[in-house]
Amino acid sequence: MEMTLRWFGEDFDSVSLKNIRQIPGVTGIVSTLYDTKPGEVWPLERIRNLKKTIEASGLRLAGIESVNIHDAIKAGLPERDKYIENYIKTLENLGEAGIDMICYNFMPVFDWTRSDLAKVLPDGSTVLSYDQALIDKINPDSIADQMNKKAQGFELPGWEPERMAQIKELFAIYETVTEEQLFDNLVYFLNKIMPTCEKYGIRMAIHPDDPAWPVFGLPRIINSEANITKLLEAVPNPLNGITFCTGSLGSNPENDLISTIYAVKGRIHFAHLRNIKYHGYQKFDEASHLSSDGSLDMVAIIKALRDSGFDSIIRPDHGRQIWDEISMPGYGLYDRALGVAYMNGIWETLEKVSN
Ligand SMILES: O=C(O)[C@@H](O)[C@@H](O)[C@H](O)[C@H](O)CO
Ligand SMILES: [Fe+2]
Repeated sequence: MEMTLRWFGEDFDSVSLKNIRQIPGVTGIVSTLYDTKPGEVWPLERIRNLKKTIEASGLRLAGIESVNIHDAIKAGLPERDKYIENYIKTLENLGEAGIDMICYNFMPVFDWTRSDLAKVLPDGSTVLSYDQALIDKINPDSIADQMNKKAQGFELPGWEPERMAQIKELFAIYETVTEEQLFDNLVYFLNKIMPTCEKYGIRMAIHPDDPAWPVFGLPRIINSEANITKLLEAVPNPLNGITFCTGSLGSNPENDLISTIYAVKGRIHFAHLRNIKYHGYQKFDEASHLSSDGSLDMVAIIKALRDSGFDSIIRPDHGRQIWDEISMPGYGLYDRALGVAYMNGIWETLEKVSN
């Protein structure tokens, strides 16, 4: 297991690599070229520079989160082959730079969605939260504005303003796309990129839909154990794997996280661990990582990962905002560092008691 932290790059993140290096047990960074747009080819030189910057701080670039997928690929538009070609070029450049794990998602239009980016808890900390009843009141055209307004001046991952400016057009291209077609488009994409992944040993780790149900009527396909195993079987190459995100998959209490860990054994290339607290149907807050603060049993989850032979990259997922820190919502230093310490403690304990 390698403990990592997500970092958005010097120009975008409030947290420094120096600070990250001081968290006990963190050796890796998952990062991205944050200013690239879906569909663009990532220049090799820029990837190498990112790697150099991270290595200069004594950490390693353990993987990329995310190389985002152009909507033409997701919607299966005629121009998708051009964008798949570009994606392959990016993979080649990442492979040349020695990167072997890539997180991505296949959610139409929106990446993760929340109804509140700073819900105040009784202890004064703030968390990201989701309430379907509130989302239902929002016009999809204005959700991006609302999210970005509450982002404390940071650009939110997956909510690029330029892309969101075209929200109506984006919705229009998915009007006729069914879940079956979206799934076929994903399989088509994966089959095209697998030879390049083979060449460089790149593990693709699809991130579950967040939340794990359709939002604004858009199709969603990576939201349950059945759908995830269906994908892994459709493209059986072991390099086709998943990001096991407890907060996303676990947003639906019907998803049995422990069962899924065993069902996809060997195919979890990246783990996002965070706790969430259910407040009712399709309503939850992101809690601190501690089991007793939320609804998920973090010890059971980490034990299942260990027992099923998981040996890849972990990161704490979104944290609360505490101690007056100003950061991109969910991505402050303090609460994620607490999450790391807690998860490392669980991992060490499991290791020692099992010997
Ligand atoms: O972990 C999450 O829920 C988010 O941070 C996503 O933005 C995630 O990084 C992407 O969906 C992965 O492509
Ligand atoms: Fe995640």
